Amino acid sequence: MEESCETFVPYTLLGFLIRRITDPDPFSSCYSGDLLTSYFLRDYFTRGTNAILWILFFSITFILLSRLAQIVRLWTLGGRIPGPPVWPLFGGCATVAPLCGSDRDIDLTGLLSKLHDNYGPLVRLWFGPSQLFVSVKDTQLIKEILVKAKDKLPLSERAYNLAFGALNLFVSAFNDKVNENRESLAEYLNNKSISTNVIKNLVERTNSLDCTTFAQCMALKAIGTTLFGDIFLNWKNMTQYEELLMTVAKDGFFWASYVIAPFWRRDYWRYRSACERLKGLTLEIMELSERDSKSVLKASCGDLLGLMLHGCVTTASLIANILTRLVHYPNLQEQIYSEVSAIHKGSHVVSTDEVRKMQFLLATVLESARLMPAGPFLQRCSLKSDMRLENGIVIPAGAIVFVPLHLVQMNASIWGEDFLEFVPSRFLSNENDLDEKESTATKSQYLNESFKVEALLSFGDGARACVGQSFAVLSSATLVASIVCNFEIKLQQNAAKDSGLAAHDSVSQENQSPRIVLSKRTDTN
Ligand code: HEM
Repeated sequence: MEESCETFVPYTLLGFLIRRITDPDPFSSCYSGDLLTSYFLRDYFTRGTNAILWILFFSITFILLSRLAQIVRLWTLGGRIPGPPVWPLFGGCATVAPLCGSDRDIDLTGLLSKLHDNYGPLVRLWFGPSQLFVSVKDTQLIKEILVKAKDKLPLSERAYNLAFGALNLFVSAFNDKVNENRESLAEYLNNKSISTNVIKNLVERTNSLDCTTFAQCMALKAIGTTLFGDIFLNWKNMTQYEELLMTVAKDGFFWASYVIAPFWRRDYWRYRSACERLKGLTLEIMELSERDSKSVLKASCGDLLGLMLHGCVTTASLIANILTRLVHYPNLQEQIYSEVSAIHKGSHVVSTDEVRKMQFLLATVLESARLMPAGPFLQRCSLKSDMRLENGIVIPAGAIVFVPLHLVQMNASIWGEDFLEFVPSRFLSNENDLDEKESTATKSQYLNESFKVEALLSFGDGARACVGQSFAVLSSATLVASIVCNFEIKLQQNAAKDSGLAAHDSVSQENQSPRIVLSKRTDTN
């Protein structure tokens, strides 16, 4: 029987080569040498392409099926968490708001408040087929979740990475290395107090200032000297550094929210160039500080930048908030002044050790943090494993847990009917019920070294709680004590009139950044 010409075409490249070597022209009846080569190559190419396409087909099908399985699992487990009857595909605030009797433009905190009223302390909300949000309002549940959920939203890590490169802090997935870095930073910060040079620098000021800008400048100097040493205060590039840091703080999350970097946008490149200049300046100050002092934090440029950014933004917001209260409530300012003058004697510079004894001042700082947290939510997730809660509810891996701070920190059942008012003494409230000995014990329980108060979550809690909490509270209190000790903080003459605010309009007043005047006290020692 005659063999078909096609059977002469070897099946693999190896077969082809072997045949060409052993028998240069075995099928001359069918093909000339060149035709055979081209036929073989075409055939080889077709088979190769088919094989690759099959592999791709199976891989993509496998990926899609496992993603689908994950989504179905998320829907099934998520569906068991109490929440509005909305299909995951059609989730989002706009769909859910009308179900709660609210308008579509309600903000997220307002919507969550309605949802918690309707569905209890743990509520789920779909923001897309694979985006499950779980909001928690009950303090016991929050505590349990913040201990169990050790990962953070990948977007925060992306924002830090885009701006500063790889970091060991603020990363999304929690691991031993992150824990180690947190512990060494905590140890460093616990042995640090705000530099007296920052305070000396401060008491030389007397001009009229915008409260937010002033607070930002103080926070920058406080954190800068803590991380880089006192050389930071005389650094010629400090102002430029501050401007760049604030640009990155303002725009970082926006640019990180793009899945593909928007390289076609000019303002994106402007942002990247600001990040590069900021990194360059950080390397410069790291070098200067290493030459100047041995006791600076040993960390990567990215980690130092991350700490500067987070520390400055949050501490500035806390200080601005306290100053705004003091300027609007002269009685509060006088009360703090009395406490400061009773404990502090001598120079213009109040020390951190003295501040530790100023219970009312520390309570004022905590009360400010309660009413105006630096951000509206705490966010956590468990990236790999489900979280099984003690009440039997399972929060599936990948779901994002939100703690709406306004709802917890302004909750009448926790803080009392005056929860909206600024009452620092609520942190010292047990004092009157107890005898002298117990009173001291209770005070130290409330205002202990780490300033931990159960339902005060402005600094987070659990495995990823703020490492700088004690440092931030003590530094802010020391700065405020030094200002109050040396100056009377007043609203600039025309500022109240210009803003058109009534004296009792406390909510609007507190949301404004007033222009303040520091007028030197005549009765200071
Ligand atoms: C008023 C000032 C501050 C506020 C309100 C604040 C608040 C927070 C919050 C809410 C978190 C997340 C906690 C959580 O998810 O449970 C956090 C994390 C963190 N904070 Fe602060 N913070 C402040 C100042 C500082 C300072 C001064 C430093 C250090 C210089 C610092 C270092 C950190 C670090 C390293 C983390 C990340 C921990 C991690 O991801 O594992 N913070 N902070």
